[in-house]
Amino acid sequence: MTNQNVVVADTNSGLNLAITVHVTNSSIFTTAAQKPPAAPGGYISISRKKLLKNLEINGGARINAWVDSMKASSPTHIKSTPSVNEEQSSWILHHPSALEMFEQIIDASKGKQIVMFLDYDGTLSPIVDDPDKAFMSKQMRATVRKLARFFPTAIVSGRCRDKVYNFVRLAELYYAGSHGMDIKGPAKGSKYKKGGDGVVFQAASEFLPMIDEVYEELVEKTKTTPGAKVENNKFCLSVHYRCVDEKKWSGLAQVVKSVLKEYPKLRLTQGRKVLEIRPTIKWDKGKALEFLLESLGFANCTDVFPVYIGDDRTDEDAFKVLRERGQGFGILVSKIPKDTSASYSLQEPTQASYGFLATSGGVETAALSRAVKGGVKSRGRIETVQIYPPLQEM
Ligand SMILES: O=P(O)(O)OC[C@H]1O[C@H](O[C@H]2O[C@H](CO)[C@@H](O)[C@H](O)[C@H]2O)[C@H](O)[C@@H](O)[C@@H]1O
Repeated sequence: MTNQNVVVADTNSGLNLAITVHVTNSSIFTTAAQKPPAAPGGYISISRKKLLKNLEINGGARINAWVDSMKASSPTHIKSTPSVNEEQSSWILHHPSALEMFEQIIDASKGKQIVMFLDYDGTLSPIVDDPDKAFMSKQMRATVRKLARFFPTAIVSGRCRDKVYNFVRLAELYYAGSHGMDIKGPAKGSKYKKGGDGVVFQAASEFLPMIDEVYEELVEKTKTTPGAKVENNKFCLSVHYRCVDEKKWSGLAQVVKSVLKEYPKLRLTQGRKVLEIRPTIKWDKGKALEFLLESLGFANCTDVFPVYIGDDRTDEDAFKVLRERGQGFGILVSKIPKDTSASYSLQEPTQASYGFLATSGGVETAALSRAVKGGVKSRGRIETVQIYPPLQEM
């Protein structure tokens, strides 16, 4: 197999699409990512004609690049072929299941303060068609509540903070909404709460009027695209195309692009069947993670062990920060191979729930054994580990 890297950059929108072209004797695959991939993953089989069309660097190809990038976030386009399966196995070797590696993970965190960072959509709740109905299960809420008893825990979401809070409804957590641009500490009931009213941080307040203006404009201009939905996430916007006929994706991308042309201070990123519009400021989920660690007093701490679980491209910024710090690790929730800086993987949100139970179960056992032995005082630092049996419903 030969590989060729091609980067299609859209300077107007800020969307950089790196395509790795993998040519085998029988087929061509491309890997689409926002930066050149470090490891194989996310293979999409496309026709030779279409591939060549995409590689033409002209105005038309820009929109094609957008649309292919939109398709890349859609698992329905992943074909199961022998080479794809081969790549999947290779990907799993690089990003083993967090459940299977549980003992090793717990070993690595021994004696360290675990801090949990959890993405919401696709991590705590399953992906559904209607973004307003992305409810988390009672069981998931119970496990997150339990987890937060042992570790400082933060929800880091692309959604508006109030909205994600209304889904999670746990006052003892930290919440970082709008991709980390809107952070608030626990309202009550957390021993990890810092200061009087807790931490409050908003990185992009001056963009509020602009975001509202663009929201109105996008709502108006996407009215003619059946299924399109614009969501106001306070400091950023989401244009959903999950329910839009694929033939209309290109038109929708054009509309978003034409609106954004007038707003050079806004940039476009992509999530799972969603175009996300946000300020060009250097702030993302990775920065939010660093900010929260600092707020919790772990800025220069060597015995902190942050764990970030997420499913989306925007979570990659946090995975990268963890890699750069050489602390803790990232877990990508995904059924398909994706380019990622996460160390481990989980297939779906229910597995994350099991992982949490196992983690807090391990700590609970440790706390109990310490109480019996009169050992170490601090909770949340794992000494002994007990893996809970798998949940019945899994
Ligand atoms: O950072 P996250 O918490 O993962 O938020 C990212 C986006 O999540 C939501 O959209 C996604 O979930 C929806 C409900 O399952 C689904 O319909 C949509 O296709 C997904 O992209 C949220 O609605 C967006 O505003 C967030 O940007």
